[in-house]
Amino acid sequence: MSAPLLSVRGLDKKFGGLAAVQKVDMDLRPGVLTALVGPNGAGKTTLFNLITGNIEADSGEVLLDGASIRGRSPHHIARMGVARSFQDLRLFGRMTVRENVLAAIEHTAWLWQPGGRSARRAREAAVDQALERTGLTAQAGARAMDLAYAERKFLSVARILATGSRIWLLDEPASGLDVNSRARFVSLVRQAAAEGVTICLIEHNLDIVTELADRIAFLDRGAKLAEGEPQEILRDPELIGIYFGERRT
Ligand SMILES: Nc1ncnc2c1ncn2[C@@H]1O[C@H](COP(=O)(O)OP(=O)(O)OP(=O)(O)O)[C@@H](O)[C@H]1O
Repeated sequence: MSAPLLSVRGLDKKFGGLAAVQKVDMDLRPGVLTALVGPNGAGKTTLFNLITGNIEADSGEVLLDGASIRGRSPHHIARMGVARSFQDLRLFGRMTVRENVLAAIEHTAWLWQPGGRSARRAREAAVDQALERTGLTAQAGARAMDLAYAERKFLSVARILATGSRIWLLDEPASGLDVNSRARFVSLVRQAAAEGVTICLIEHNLDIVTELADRIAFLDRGAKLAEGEPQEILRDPELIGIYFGERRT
């Protein structure tokens, strides 16, 4: 098995008295697609927030290529190749589709950007490619707020694609997609994984998990209860019971 690209070790986060993430260990290995599965409130998004520096852990470590990134800013971690999407997408509604993608790869908010014309051309090419792969080329000039729901979801993926990041953390990227969009999404993610992107996906739809995931990490009430191959995890009656709300005491 190849060495992990990103590891979390003993991560803990409390909100007041609530243990949102408890002593979680997880490894993301190159090219492996891991699904984070668990009931509502299990701590999945909080785990992403801890990895990406959006919130600070109470204790534990996040290692990228074996070196600690705990305490770094979200911006810094993104620059190190860890890209993420949010459930609420966080698009710039009044900007065009193209501008939204470009903004994801411009390192400053200035009109002037480092690298001169050749860097500008490379960014434009990355935007074109991301729009094409997400099926948004024809909408490049539309405002993000005018897009259909599925198109907005694909735009959030285009923003990640264009960055060329080697790790993608996707928070419910397929929720609410119609059947056709879902199939397009699955093939887009598969292609990225085949190209070597390391993906961790929070997903409630177990069909999508089965189609995409190489591994499943199962969280409940902040703790990782199990991790393994999808067929192993999804056949475990206790885990499935927890997932569908048959609470243990
Ligand atoms: N900023 C916060 N302040 C207080 N409590 C929070 C905060 N963020 C999350 N929580 C709580 O921490 C727990 C874990 O939340 P989290 O959003 O990580 O779960 P989740 O597994 O992503 O859930 P879902 O599947 O519903 O998105 C929940 O009980 C949630 O209410």
